[in-house]
Amino acid sequence: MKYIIGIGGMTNGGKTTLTNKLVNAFPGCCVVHQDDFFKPQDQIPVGEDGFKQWDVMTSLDMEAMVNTVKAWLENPVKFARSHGIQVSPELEEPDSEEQTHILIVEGFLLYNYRPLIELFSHCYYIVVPYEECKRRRSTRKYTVPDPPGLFDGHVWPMYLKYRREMESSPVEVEYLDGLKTREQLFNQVYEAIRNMLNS
Ligand SMILES: Nc1ncnc2c1ncn2[C@@H]1O[C@H](COP(=O)(O)OP(=O)(O)O)[C@@H](O)[C@H]1O
Ligand SMILES: NC(=O)c1ccc[n+]([C@@H]2O[C@H](COP(=O)(O)O)[C@@H](O)[C@H]2O)c1
Repeated sequence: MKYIIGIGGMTNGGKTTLTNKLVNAFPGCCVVHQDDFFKPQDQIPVGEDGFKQWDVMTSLDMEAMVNTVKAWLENPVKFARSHGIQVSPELEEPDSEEQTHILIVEGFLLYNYRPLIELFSHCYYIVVPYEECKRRRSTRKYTVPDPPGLFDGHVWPMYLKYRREMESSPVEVEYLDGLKTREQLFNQVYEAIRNMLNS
């Protein structure tokens, strides 16, 4: 069986932190980070809000991202090997179709792109309150540093827009409280995935 778990949610909710812990906990588990699919800076236009539009769907090459997820679905063992992930001998067996394979897909805009949504076995969405999100974001170093005012002028309004859009679509997400400790979040999701694998 193949399982694709989405770890979505707002910027600085703790997606990458949780994802790294989960990847370490499930041997052979693969990961796709949405951040790897940002288009080059010169292809990101400036919007009416006066900021480069990093937080909109078109800033990402979603087609390439979906193709990467489909490459994993096609052959998880080959995908793992080509990404330097150690594969246990049982997973290499010719009948590895009967084995359990897990892919974690992590990112801030996972649930607004239909071709990706339909691939998920389970969708998580981490949230923290505005003040905490802004505080964490202010200490974060991105490859392109945030210009002054970006959070309130672009990041937060786009977060609200896409969250509303997601909530009025048929996608079913399970919310995670990003104010919980790293360990609490890990334990909660780890146990839930274990239960899913055993059901
Ligand atoms: N559960 C948590 N409690 C407090 N701080 C956290 C927690 N998870 C992550 N962080 C911190 O918040 C910041 C953003 O975390 P990160 O995992 O990179 O978020 P995201 O991938 O959602 O943008 C980092 O400084 C990280 O150490
Ligand atoms: N990785 C990059 O190239 C890049 C560039 C500019 C902004 N960002 C920011 O990354 C954020 C999404 O990533 P996180 O969910 O990890 O915070 C977006 O809010 C976006 O503003 C990323």
